[in-house]
Amino acid sequence: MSTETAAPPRQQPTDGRSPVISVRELWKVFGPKADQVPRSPELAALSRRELMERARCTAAVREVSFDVAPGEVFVVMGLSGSGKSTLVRCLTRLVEPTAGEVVFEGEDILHADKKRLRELRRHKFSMVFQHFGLLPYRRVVDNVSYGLEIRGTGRAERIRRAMEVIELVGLGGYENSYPDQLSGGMQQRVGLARALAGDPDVLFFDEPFSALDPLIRRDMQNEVIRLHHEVGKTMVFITHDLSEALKLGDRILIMRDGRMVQCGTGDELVGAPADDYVRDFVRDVPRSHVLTLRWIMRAPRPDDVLDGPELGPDVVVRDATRVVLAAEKPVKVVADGKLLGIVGDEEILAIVAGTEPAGSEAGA
Ligand SMILES: Nc1ncnc2c1ncn2[C@@H]1O[C@H](COP(=O)(O)OP(=O)(O)OP(=O)(O)O)[C@@H](O)[C@H]1O
Repeated sequence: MSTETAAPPRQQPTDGRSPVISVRELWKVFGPKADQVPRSPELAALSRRELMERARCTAAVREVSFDVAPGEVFVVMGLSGSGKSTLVRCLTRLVEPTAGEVVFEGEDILHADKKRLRELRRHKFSMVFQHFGLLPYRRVVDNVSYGLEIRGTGRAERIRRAMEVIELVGLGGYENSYPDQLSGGMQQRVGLARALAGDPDVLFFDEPFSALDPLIRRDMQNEVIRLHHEVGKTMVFITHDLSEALKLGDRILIMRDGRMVQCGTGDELVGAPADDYVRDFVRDVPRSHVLTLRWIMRAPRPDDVLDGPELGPDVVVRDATRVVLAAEKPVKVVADGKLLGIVGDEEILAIVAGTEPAGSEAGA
């Protein structure tokens, strides 16, 4: 089976639950004739350069639609200038969208008035930025409790809550330090604690770890994964780093020139890239680390012996390798008691050794 053919259907990301954020045909155009662009099929069809020449406008976000499921880590990825920050800022109206719809927990937030927006930003959303934005003359505990102070939470309660999240992000003992006494990674932990303190429904991360050196960056990525397991918050995470996106994201939206090129799980992007742009992005990803058995299984042949070990379709190839190679018989890929396909040494080795059939990507 070619690994670039569609894998068997899986459940929808929202799984029947209402999305936390629902975005429909969202546009953000900068420039004097911004409003006209989404309404005019002619202007809307122009390339970035033509649009600048003809209308002095930049369409930073063009007709983007997606849903974010409760508890999902949703990553927005793309090269510099592709529109990631603008898109994510539109979700909280830090940037005012030009056209389209943003529904947050069932509420159309593009029609929210200033008071309601303030409430949403104080109680429902939190942001973590690349430059931590800490207040230099406040101790860690006062930085972390700042949002609660703005909300009017009493001192004793906000200190209690701040101490709780300071412990949660591993900064216990540093509550009385000032930001400049901490390393970059620790300052970003303060940023994380501050974002968590108000118990928001959604955390937005705008390239939070780009300024950190690689080892600290890896620690912080693991920290986000750990926190996500512990607190289960919905997270929207911007990055231009594919390995970060694959590590953190339940789903990844890839942007190019303001448009959504593809939105899917890591294995969908690697197994079935929508176009050459995505294919280029994922070219160097070790496929055995990302693809799951559903991508490499084949239909049983009449001569296959079907009493080998069983594995689920979402087991990553790398994790299945030992079992498949050690088994005398093909491994059955089974979900809900149903045989979906089988995987033998041949399928595993094709991915691990990079000798997949023509039409698939270069191997791991
Ligand atoms: N306030 C603004 N006025 C005019 N153009 C803007 C404005 N903000 C962003 N743009 C343009 O919109 C496009 C998308 O920018 P955006 O910052 O959203 O991209 P990005 O993918 O987040 O890039 P980066 O990774 O470099 O931050 C760019 O061409 C940018 O120049």
